[in-house]
Amino acid sequence: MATPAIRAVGLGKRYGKFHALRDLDLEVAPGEVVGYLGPNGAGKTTTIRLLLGFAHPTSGRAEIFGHDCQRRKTQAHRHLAYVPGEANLWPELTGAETLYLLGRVQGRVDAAYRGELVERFSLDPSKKVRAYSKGNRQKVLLIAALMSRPDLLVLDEPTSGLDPLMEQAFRLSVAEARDAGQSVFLSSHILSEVEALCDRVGILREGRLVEMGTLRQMRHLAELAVELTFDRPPPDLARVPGVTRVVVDGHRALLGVRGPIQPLLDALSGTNVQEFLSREPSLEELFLAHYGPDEVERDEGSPEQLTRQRALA
Ligand SMILES: Nc1ncnc2c1ncn2[C@@H]1O[C@H](COP(=O)(O)OP(=O)(O)OP(=O)(O)O)[C@@H](O)[C@H]1O
Repeated sequence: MATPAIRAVGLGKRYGKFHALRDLDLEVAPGEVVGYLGPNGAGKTTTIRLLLGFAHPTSGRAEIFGHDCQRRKTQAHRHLAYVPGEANLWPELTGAETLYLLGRVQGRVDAAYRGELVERFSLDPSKKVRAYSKGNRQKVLLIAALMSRPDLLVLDEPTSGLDPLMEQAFRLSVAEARDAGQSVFLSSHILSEVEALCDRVGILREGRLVEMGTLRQMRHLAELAVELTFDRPPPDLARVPGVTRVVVDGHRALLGVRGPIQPLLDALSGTNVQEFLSREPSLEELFLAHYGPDEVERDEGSPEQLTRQRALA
């Protein structure tokens, strides 16, 4: 088996008595894009700081492409590029000078790709960093990381300052990295971004990884939304196994269904269903299944995944 891009075994970090991260087991394969989700304070940045060797674990260990993140930090760093959520750059340098300098630090630059990225992210490299907005500073760091074409991109909420157009540029760049066989570890608050980009998703809660898997594997955690339209007032479906809630609105019934849908289909046979709409839970709904709505930053861009199935009867 190929050496994992990231491997954490029982990784933990305590600050005094406070557990910022507990017992994390995690593997990211070469070429895999993994999303890392959690509300503020869940331990995402702590995990990334441990992976980068910027903090010492109080338990367990982590490796980047087989190199221990603490003892073989230099070797580990040869494989990765990191983008923090906050871009602290040299204010007196221009964007171009900054990219040059960061390229020297990384030790490798795909110059043609750098030019393409500068265009794609609409960055004016002649301006001084101090004149850049937060979003533009963030772009400089993203371009610097991407242009080095690392084996592993570690991105800590990298799109926090970007507008929707630049978010598209970012998604394209991550897809390109994946197609080139690079791994991506992406911590994010933006659920639609993670949903669109990631092969697997980890959900962190109070320092513990509470879910890890593909979205398909995680869909079972939240209920299916079903909307039925009848040619008369709906029958009573509240007692059908798996149905968690029913709201009736005229000839329509809105249902939540958990587990197999067959009992509902059985209950509907013989009724005159005009329309049957079902929607798989989005990542946002999965996330809400783990947290209260107050803990989740709203993500208006979350795509609706409606499947329309015409009259069953
Ligand atoms: N140096 C430190 N000393 C004490 N506590 C810390 C330290 N660094 C982080 N913590 C605590 O550890 C917890 C996890 O923090 P972390 O920054 O990893 O969260 P996060 O998931 O990245 O949150 P955010 O989305 O807000 O960036 C928080 O409660 C934080 O206050």
